[in-house]
Amino acid sequence: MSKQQINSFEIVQGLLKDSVKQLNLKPVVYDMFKEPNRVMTVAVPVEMDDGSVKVFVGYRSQHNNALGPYKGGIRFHQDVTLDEVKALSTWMSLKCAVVGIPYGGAKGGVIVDPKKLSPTELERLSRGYIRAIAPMLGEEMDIPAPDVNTNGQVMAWMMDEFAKQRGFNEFGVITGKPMILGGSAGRVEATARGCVITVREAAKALGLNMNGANAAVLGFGNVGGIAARLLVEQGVKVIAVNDSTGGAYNPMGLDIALLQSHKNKTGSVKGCPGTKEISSDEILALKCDILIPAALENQITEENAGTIKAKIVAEGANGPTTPGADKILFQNKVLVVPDVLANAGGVTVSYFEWVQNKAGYYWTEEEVNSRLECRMVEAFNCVYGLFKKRRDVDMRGAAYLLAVDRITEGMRLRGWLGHKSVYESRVEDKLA
Ligand SMILES: NC(=O)C1=CN([C@@H]2O[C@H](COP(=O)(O)OP(=O)(O)OC[C@H]3O[C@@H](n4cnc5c(N)ncnc54)[C@H](OP(=O)(O)O)[C@@H]3O)[C@@H](O)[C@H]2O)C=CC1
Ligand SMILES: O=C(O)CCC(=O)C(=O)O
Repeated sequence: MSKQQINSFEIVQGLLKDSVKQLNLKPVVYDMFKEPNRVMTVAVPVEMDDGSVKVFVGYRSQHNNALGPYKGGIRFHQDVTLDEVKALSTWMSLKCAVVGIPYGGAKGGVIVDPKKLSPTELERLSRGYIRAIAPMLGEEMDIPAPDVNTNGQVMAWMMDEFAKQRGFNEFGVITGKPMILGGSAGRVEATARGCVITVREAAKALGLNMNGANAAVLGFGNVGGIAARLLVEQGVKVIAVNDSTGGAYNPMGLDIALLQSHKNKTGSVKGCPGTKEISSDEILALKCDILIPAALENQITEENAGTIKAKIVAEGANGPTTPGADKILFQNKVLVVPDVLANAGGVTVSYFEWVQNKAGYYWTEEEVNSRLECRMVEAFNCVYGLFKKRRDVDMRGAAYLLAVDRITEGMRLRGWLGHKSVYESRVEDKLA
């Protein structure tokens, strides 16, 4: 099956079905999880610089809000589909529950290759999309943030457009903003920082010394590029990275600052001085201790999982591993830190940003990072503890059990699941 044919939404539905069964929950619980609560499709007309008008299709999927307002990023990419956005919103519900922050899950996406837009066209698209989905948004309703190909500048335009609609500033409606507009210290690095914290905890659990370990990273954007830098700061030798145009390899260790400046200049990590070209499949098969997939979905499949030699795979990306690949990695004793845990640092600091916006009081970067550290370590220990305790699930299965258990308890207490009991006992009670 080609990567394009793999349907991430069907994958997450299958995993949820398994979790509901393993928890002995009534089928109505799966019925609540399997489809998002609400999905909006929008057509966004954008005047291009040459005076023509192009209509872009976008989505916002709100999966579940039992535990708090919907929360999740906005992706601009040519391969966005409705099912992809629905899957990403489902993962957001699970992720927020795994790290114990009071949010539900949402995600947005627009079918566009933003590299083909001028800055003014990108601004008009960002504003048009947010106007189109504005009825769904609000700091107590649904709070977007950055994802693939969106950043602080895009969030600033969106926040401004929303303020124009409402007639006043509502900074907490969007996170990942530039700091001068109510953004949080540490948000830009947060996803990568959280991911590297989980790598460090996983290494501790396996008795692997980070200092001197080798790593490879797929994707060199917000998550991958910063994760590579933070790994090096921990004494890890990053030997290979790639982006959508190709890869760069140096068995002696890459100079991440040089790679970043080469990418800023040329748009690619490929061809950076002191590196050899390498394909994505070759990176996966490298002899290394740590692998961080930090690009798009379905990078690790049944076809290539068997070639992976890393001891730890920490999913910076959402949905990089298919269920077939998961089985192979489990058999080969690779410790997979699943996306809903490994990349939860981003939404965690988004939550801190929202809290700071509501309080109108801003924390230092040290405060943000130390709170992030606590949350990530606690969540890792919780998932790893459950994984070790139960013998029937891998780390992803353990994270899903924990998240499904927490969201189900929220839905039950709110009365969404009726008055009959939906379960025998809670996972969390058994963990205590
Ligand atoms: N930003 C965040 O806070 C969070 C992001 N994530 C997830 O992390 C992943 C990466 O997001 P983020 O870093 O923000 O996005 P960015 O847009 O900043 O970076 C994405 C990177 O992936 C690269 N890429 C795209 N396609 C491929 C490919 N086929 N092979 C190799 N590399 C590829 C891009 O290449 P190029 O540079 O050439 O375009 C880019 O370097 C996504 O799965 C996202 O959902 C998860 C949690 C939070
Ligand atoms: O920061 C956020 O609110 C969400 C980030 C995101 O989209 C994700 O975690 O996948």
